[in-house]
Amino acid sequence: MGFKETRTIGLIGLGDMGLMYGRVLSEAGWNVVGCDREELFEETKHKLQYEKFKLVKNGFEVARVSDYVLYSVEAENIAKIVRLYGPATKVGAIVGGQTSCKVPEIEAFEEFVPADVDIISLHSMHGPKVDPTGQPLVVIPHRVSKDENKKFIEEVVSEFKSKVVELSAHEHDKITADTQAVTHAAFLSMGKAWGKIDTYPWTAARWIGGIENAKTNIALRIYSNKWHVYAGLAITNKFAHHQMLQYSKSTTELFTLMVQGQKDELRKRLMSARNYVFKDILDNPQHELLLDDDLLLQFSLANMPPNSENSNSHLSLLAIVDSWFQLQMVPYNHIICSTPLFRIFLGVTEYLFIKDGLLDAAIDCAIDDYRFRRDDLEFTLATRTWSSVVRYGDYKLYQKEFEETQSFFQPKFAEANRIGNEMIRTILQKVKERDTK
Ligand SMILES: NC(=O)C1=CN([C@@H]2O[C@H](COP(=O)(O)OP(=O)(O)OC[C@H]3O[C@@H](n4cnc5c(N)ncnc54)[C@H](OP(=O)(O)O)[C@@H]3O)[C@@H](O)[C@H]2O)C=CC1
Ligand SMILES: O=C(O)C(=O)Cc1ccc(O)cc1
Repeated sequence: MGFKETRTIGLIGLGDMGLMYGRVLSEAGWNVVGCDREELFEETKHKLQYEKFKLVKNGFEVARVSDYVLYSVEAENIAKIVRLYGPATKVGAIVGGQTSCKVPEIEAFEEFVPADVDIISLHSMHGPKVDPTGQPLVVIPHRVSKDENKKFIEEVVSEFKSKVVELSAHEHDKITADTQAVTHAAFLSMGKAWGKIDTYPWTAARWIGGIENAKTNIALRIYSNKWHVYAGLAITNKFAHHQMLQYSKSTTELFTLMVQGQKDELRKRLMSARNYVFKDILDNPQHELLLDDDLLLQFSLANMPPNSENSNSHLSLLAIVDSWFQLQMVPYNHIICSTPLFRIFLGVTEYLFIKDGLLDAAIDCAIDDYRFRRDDLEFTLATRTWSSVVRYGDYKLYQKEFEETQSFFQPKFAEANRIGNEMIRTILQKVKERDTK
């Protein structure tokens, strides 16, 4: 008999990700048990009554019977929860986590789980509503005493049809700081800036256009989610602090050049960044751009037509390329371990920096068009806010800042998510077609 017939998978935490795992694995025929918070047992039982996996009261009951225990809980609480249930892990079993930052998660396992238990962590690089097929799924085989244990997890993971990437916890955290954390910082800052100027971007003519749609849809997607996912991912990842600080620094320095009217200096700085980050594309004129304005134009929340004359300083996109340059990081090297949001962010940025005339139009706009000054000022302040909150590790302040902006956008989430999902589906399909060419 194989692993499927003889082994049990245990899930601690049945929120968005735990539930997605529970569904996929139980549908595939695995024996799955899971729990959420014990105090909410009756409520959870009612909510999950039609699921194929077995619900038990708490992590002790999961740990006692499971051959692989996967913790899908808030990153902030991982150590506390592993400390509670970890010692109950079955002799010779395997533990892993789904939190977005791996060094602290692995440290918790090393500290609180018995030495006869192996540690193999996972990270699906996408949200719970994205089809896992073809998306990166990171496997971290940190402590493996038997080959058989690794084979068991490989079989479990194969059910998601994702692209498996094996990394160490350290490599994972470095890459996700470079990709996810800074991507979130950019969109969180856009949303905060729009909230502060009290304007929904799709109601103002200056923000109507394809690139603007991508910015708006992704920012709203992030704000419609749970704050703790973004807080945990950035605060627990020490590399992310540095990245977010650089993003804020780049934003501030570029904005300063804009308000001081130093066009030549601004252009020189951006061209150096462009030549470094997009070197391979610039050397290969055949390169097919992932995104273009026409594709993105269809995903609009606005009721008004786009204005072909429209430009924007695109400070958020200029600053990301400047950050990559300052940190000497080539984002394409991280594609193997990237999320859909990062790839879209990179696609939009690539479009702005490579498509003829667009970067120059953004620079002209940054220097001469005062309509964006207030937006850009608020954006600069917002990047500073997020980088400080993350650096000082203040979860409460993170939550307050996040929820303030979240409530501003609340009335638009249903529609924005519908359009955002469609946009992401279309773009992912396009990527698949390009990759199979
Ligand atoms: N959402 C996403 O897009 C992704 C998230 N992740 C990571 O996965 C992890 C889970 O995220 P997600 O599922 O979105 O978050 P959720 O908040 O939806 O799920 C976490 C669940 O764990 C429960 N929980 C908390 N304490 C315990 C406990 N002691 N015993 C059992 N259950 C407990 C929570 O209950 P309560 O709400 O009452 O606290 C909640 O239901 C996070 O670390 C996140 O960073 C990884 C990839 C993608
Ligand atoms: O794609 C993104 O960046 C998301 O926002 C979804 C997400 C959130 C947390 C993760 O650990 C992985 C994916």
